[in-house]
Amino acid sequence: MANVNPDLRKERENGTFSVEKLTNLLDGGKHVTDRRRHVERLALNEFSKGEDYNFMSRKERYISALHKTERALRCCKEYGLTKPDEVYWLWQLAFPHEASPIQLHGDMFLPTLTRQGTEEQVNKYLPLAEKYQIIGTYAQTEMGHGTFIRGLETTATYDPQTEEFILHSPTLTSLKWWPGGLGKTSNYAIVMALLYTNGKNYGMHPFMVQLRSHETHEPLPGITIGDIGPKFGFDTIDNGFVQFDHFRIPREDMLMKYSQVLKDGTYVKSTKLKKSSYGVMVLVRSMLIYYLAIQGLAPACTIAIRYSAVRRQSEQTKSQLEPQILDYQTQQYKLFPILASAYAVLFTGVKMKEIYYEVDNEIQQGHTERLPELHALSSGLKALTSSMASWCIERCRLACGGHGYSAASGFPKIYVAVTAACTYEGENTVMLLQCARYLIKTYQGASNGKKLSGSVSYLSDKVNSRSTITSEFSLKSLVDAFKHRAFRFQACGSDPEDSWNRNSVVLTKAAEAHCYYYMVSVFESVVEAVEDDAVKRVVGQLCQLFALFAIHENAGDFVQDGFISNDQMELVKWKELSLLSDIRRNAVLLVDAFDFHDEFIGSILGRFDGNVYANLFEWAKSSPLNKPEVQESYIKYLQPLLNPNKSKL
Ligand SMILES: CCCCCCCC/C=C\CCC/C=C/C(=O)SCCNC(=O)CCNC(=O)[C@H](O)C(C)(C)COP(=O)(O)OP(=O)(O)OC[C@H]1O[C@@H](n2cnc3c(N)ncnc32)[C@H](O)[C@@H]1OP(=O)(O)O
Ligand SMILES: Cc1cc2nc3c(=O)[nH]c(=O)nc-3n(C[C@H](O)[C@H](O)[C@H](O)COP(=O)(O)OP(=O)(O)OC[C@H]3O[C@@H](n4cnc5c(N)ncnc54)[C@H](O)[C@@H]3O)c2cc1C
Repeated sequence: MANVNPDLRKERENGTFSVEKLTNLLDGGKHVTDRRRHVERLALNEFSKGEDYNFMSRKERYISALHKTERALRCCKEYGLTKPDEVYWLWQLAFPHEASPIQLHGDMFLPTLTRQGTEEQVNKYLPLAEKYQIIGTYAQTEMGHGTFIRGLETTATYDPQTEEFILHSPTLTSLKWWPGGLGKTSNYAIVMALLYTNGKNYGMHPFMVQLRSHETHEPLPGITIGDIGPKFGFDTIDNGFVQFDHFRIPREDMLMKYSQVLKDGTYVKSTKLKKSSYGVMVLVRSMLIYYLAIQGLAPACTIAIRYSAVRRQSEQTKSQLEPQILDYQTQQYKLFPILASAYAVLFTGVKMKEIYYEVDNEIQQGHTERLPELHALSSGLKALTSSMASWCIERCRLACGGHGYSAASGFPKIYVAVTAACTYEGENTVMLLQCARYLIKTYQGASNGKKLSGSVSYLSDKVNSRSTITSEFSLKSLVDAFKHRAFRFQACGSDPEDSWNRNSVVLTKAAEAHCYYYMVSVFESVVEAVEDDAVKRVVGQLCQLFALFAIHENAGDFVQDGFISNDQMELVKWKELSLLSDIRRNAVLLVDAFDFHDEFIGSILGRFDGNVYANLFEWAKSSPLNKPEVQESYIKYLQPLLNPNKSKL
């Protein structure tokens, strides 16, 4: 590539492995890389030019996103992109670190319809939804309740006289609040409401509800609807509110795959599937983990590491060139564990998607045995990885000094999009407690001799009482360390005598320990499967660093019961720091392997060519505030101060 910053060029000439081979590994094979690049070329043709998001108002961002949505849908149709991965590749270049106003249509509305609707209901609504004559959202959260689903207040009362459900918002706190695309975009929603029939409350059930006229898009009578206003981020999504005033829908519009209300109002439960109406949340939580890597951790560390290779600052040796800040050990300690985390979360996300589809297929065949474990694992990993991603993106920003604070860095847009995942789809603390609840039950089962499988099989294993960590730092010995910690937390966190709340801080840590063990195990198995020696070595170093950084940061957990001795902990710290210099040589190549386009990263600091300063200056000059040279506000507000005499003339 012409005119690449010389420092970056040197980094790329000095690596020890094939970037292309690592990209193929991250994609899941060369054929996937080739296909992805093909789709991305199509997307760049359509979306690489356009107004700078940073210089738009919120309303402009929403309108621009609607326009891009229409173009993206047209592109997918024109190019025959139907596979979820292919649509995702195009979509993420159309909406870099944004989301379309119709995001919930595909992410939650359609999956809920196809999984909770009867065959007739799917046949009726799916064709319309696939043609976008229906654009739907998923309306569950209310102003007064998001976490505690059983506390939701919206009611759906069956009227056998008219064979209709009456949807009603009985209180101010019962207004549906937050659903994405609800404010101005969607004309339908799947509304989660308390089902009342024959005077009895049967709990939360899903209802297909038309919100707006097909002809005019006006809200239907009995519906008050709108946008909830500016948020921390996600400006392009009109998260909205809706208030129902005795709004009637036909009986046939309760999604009745798992439970039915007959014409006479009789309630029939036709499934042993526990929490069947909670299913779509498991889907999104399971899919989120990969998204947090690819949309959060990986772009953030790409920006910070590339910038750290071109940024020269301060003086290490008299009369020498100012060093690349990437050569400071402190900068490496800030960034390389994050690079390792990006790989760890990506590999875990790939694994989580595989498990989800396995269990989902089993459930469709009526086998629900693995659902509790899937719910627990997806809840815990969603919480751990979204918290990790939030923390890491902020640390990457801080590592880039003043320019890291500029919108030109790309960090603000990445951060506000990713950090929302700590809250939506289940607030993280609550998700960790859900995971812990499952772990306690399975640990108690294991203590009674039950043989466990899957991600909790270790709870019925015998665990070492002393670490086998040596100066070799084998990945197996590191996995064993996390296995021991997780086991110990489950054992001590499960005292049935203690009240749940008094134990809940420890329980959240037990859930995190379980998820960390899972992530290190997945990372180790990926490394073991790598065939190319050079790639295996460098990815193995990242796995070691991911584990050692976590051991060092949580040293107390590992030395408290003597599992890791003080001498071994000294070895851990030594190895962690020596890995920083081992990884230094390949750092830029390890982020190049993510194979991001500059248009996706959206960062002047993280450009592939490393030409930061010239492009930063051009970007600043293009800011609307710089035109005209003297703003009208000068005349009104500054001149009276600066030139009081002149302003009186
Ligand atoms: C797909 C691509 C993703 C990419 C994304 C890109 C960008 C995205 C941009 C925007 C998207 C944002 C969209 C956001 C949408 C939302 O936020 S939708 C609303 C989400 N809300 C929640 O998650 C609510 C969280 N609360 C709960 O889930 C529940 O209240 C609860 C905490 C689980 C408690 O429920 P409840 O009180 O009913 O249950 P308990 O009585 O405590 O019993 C718990 C038992 O139930 C089992 N359980 C719980 N949940 C589930 C489940 N989902 N599936 C299966 N089983 C479940 C649990 O294991 C307990 O079982 P036990 O009794 O045997 O122990
Ligand atoms: C960007 C964004 C998009 C969203 N999109 C949608 C959508 O499309 N559809 C939809 O239905 N919803 C959506 N939501 C809402 C989201 O699902 C809820 O905000 C989320 O479930 C958290 O619930 P809450 O807001 O009631 O928080 P709360 O539960 O009130 O959390 C507040 C605090 O209370 C604590 N807390 C609550 N319960 C417990 C407990 N049992 N134990 C310990 N601590 C507890 C929490 O840990 C947290 O610290 C969205 C939210 C955001 C931010």
